[in-house]
Amino acid sequence: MKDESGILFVLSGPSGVGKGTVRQRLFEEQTELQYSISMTTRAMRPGEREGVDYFYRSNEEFEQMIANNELLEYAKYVNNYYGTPRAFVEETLAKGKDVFLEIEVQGALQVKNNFPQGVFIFLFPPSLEELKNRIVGRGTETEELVINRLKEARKEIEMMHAYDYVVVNDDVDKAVQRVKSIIQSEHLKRERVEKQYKRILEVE
Ligand SMILES: Nc1nc2c(ncn2[C@@H]2O[C@H](COP(=O)(O)OP(=O)(O)O)[C@@H](O)[C@H]2O)c(=O)[nH]1
Ligand SMILES: Nc1ncnc2c1ncn2[C@@H]1O[C@H](COP(=O)(O)OP(=O)(O)O)[C@@H](O)[C@H]1O
Repeated sequence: MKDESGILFVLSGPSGVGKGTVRQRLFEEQTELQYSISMTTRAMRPGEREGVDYFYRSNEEFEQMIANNELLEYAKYVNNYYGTPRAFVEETLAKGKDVFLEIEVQGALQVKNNFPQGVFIFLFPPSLEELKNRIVGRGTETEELVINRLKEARKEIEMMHAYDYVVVNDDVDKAVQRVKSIIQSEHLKRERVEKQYKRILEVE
């Protein structure tokens, strides 16, 4: 049987490792990937746009979507909800196009449970010291929050064994290249499997 559906790629990893940065750089280049825009209850930041960066919703609207099973996964992160709209992912994959999610670790594990055929990529910091520097450097957290984030990051790093690939984000360009190689090799793998099926069918 030929599998004509697209491939679901999930990029995840601890807070501050550079998920957003790597994803943005990846999508600056020409790519066949379809980025899944998330829902969130967090406030829109200056420069962000509805339906481009996120779909911004109230708590009530978000909880209604959870109740209606409209989200493929969701998580509460720093007191805000974040979630992936299910319909876009399912419809895009069914059209044979690849979908790319950039989400935190709790959500990625939910996707893995519901969608084990996805390709799970864990972005890894060069060191915990560098992770701390990036969280502090971003300047969005108080000192107490930085300590909490680092504690959380240690736990999240233990989850990397559930992933198919681990990519070190030492240099952004290199990390993007690594992610692109993974995408390419997953396509080649798919083609090889299809060829094998074809051969088996011809023999029969
Ligand atoms: N589970 C889940 N996490 C998401 C989703 N969208 C974004 N995130 C994650 O939520 C976290 C916070 O994102 P954001 O508020 O944009 O702040 P950032 O820390 O500047 O990236 C990041 O780790 C994102 O990867 C989603 O749909 N589901
Ligand atoms: N390879 C890298 N080298 C140095 N700094 C980086 C790298 N990748 C990301 N950063 C910086 O680290 C901080 C956290 O990155 P961000 O993309 O917001 O992380 P995440 O989305 O995983 O929380 C940002 O200030 C970003 O500019």
